[in-house]
Amino acid sequence: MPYPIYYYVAILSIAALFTRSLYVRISLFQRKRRFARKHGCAPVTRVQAWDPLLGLDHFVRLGKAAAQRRYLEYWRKNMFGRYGNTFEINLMGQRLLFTNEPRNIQAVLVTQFPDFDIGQRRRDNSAQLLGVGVFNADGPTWEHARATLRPNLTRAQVADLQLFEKHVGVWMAALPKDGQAVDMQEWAFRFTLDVGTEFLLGTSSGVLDPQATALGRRFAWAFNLGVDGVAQKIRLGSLAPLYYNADYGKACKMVHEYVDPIVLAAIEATQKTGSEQHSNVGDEKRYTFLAALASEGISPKKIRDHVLNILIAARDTSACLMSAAFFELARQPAIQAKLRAEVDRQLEGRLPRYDDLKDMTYLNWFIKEALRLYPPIPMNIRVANKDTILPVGGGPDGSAPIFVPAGQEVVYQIFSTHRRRDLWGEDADQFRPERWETIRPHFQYLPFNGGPRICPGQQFALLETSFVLVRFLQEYSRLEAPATSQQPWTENYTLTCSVGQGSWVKLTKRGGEKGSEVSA
Ligand code: HEM
Repeated sequence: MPYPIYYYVAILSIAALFTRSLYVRISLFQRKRRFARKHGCAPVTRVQAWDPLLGLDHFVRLGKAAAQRRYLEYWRKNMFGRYGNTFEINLMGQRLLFTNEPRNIQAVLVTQFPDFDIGQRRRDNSAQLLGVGVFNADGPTWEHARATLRPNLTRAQVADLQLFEKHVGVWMAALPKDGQAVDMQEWAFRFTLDVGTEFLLGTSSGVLDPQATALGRRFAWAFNLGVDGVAQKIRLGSLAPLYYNADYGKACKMVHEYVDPIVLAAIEATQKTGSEQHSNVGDEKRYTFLAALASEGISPKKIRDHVLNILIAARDTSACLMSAAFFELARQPAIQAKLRAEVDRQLEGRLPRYDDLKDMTYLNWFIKEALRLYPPIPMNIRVANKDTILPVGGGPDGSAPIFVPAGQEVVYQIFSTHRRRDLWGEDADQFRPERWETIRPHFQYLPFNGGPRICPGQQFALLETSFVLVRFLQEYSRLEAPATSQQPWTENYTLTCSVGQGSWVKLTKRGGEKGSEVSA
């Protein structure tokens, strides 16, 4: 033998390993093909690129659209408009399945819920800020977190209108008195942080107040930066290690340092007073989420994770809805007049109660319409945890089922579902609350998601936004968009989507004077 024996053994072993790996791959491929055939699947449209390896051309065009604050519009018009309602695209080497098809979204969220996960992309890229909780976990961990939170978001807890009134008062009092236009979006973000922290922690960050403490301001800065970092890392996906912001780690730490002492104090207070779901807010005893968790014997770290997982889900989304509502309110005097008339008729000058807010039909249509055209979470992603199918999107006319292999990421984009003419009519792009008089949409309207992971804060968000709008309509006779900010809507899309140019509004106090003194 010209070579030593171990040489032949090594060659044979490598050949055996290679053959085995090839065999496994071929059988897997055949098994997947049989599965797809059994379910009548047909191929989905694949978006072509001049760079088939990374799809760089699409990545660059999307980057340009994002820089012009037209990312969502680009997907809607240039991608869904061109390639149909379901297609596959390669973005920087990541093969993503995009859909805006209600039947597919229903399958992902409801009928085939067990086949899909939130996945590693969200979990890993948010863990530094949020730990593990309802927003980023899957499987039993998610089920447990959701079960823990369920009793704490019931009507009794969310209908605390006094909490909203207290912060609306601070908001109005803090607005400039000289009649200059203000960006209500920026104020809405402060408002929802103050309300969110008070609801969850029993202590408000207090950033609506111009005299906010340095601690409150630092927390707001750190939380905003943390959320932005999470959003960017999630969007980068497998390229997330490339994300760099020198302040990100510091911001996460600051958020924890703000929440931890409050959590520890709540646990201590609970140990002293026994099982107590309320804490002192000013002179009153009021339900707080934190006190409720502390009374359940959960560890401080887990409580912090629960609180932050809810705060991230609750705060920006609600602010986005409010800012979209103010954006439209200020540009649509006729709609504003109708709303004000309804508010005055229903309340005759008194503060709104829970039932009033539920009973105001036009207000409810208005909010639904804002959520349709400007959904705070305009697109979302799930990962198949096993080989599965989606009901439509395959074949030349897109009507056949499609095969979704395990590990496939499915991006569902409700922004474009909510604006599809075939689903909403020729005026789908128009803001028209009256359309809600007759329509009862199903899976073509999903601002709060659907299925087992439906937003548990929906009632809270609707009440909070209704309350804010009613109070501003009561206190101000006119909300108008200044002439300098009449350009069409653009987006500010991070984890959530707000108004790109801000919601600039000139407020006229009832009684004629400009500015914003709150009446007693
Ligand atoms: C207009 C305001 C809001 C909108 C549009 C909204 C929308 C959504 C959507 C679309 C999801 C699903 C996310 C996903 O599965 O990937 C979600 C989840 C969630 N939302 Fe909301 N939300 C809003 C306000 C709130 C509020 C005020 C709270 C709490 C008080 C809240 C708590 C949550 C939680 C805890 C989850 C995670 C649920 C789970 O995965 O089981 N949300 N929300």
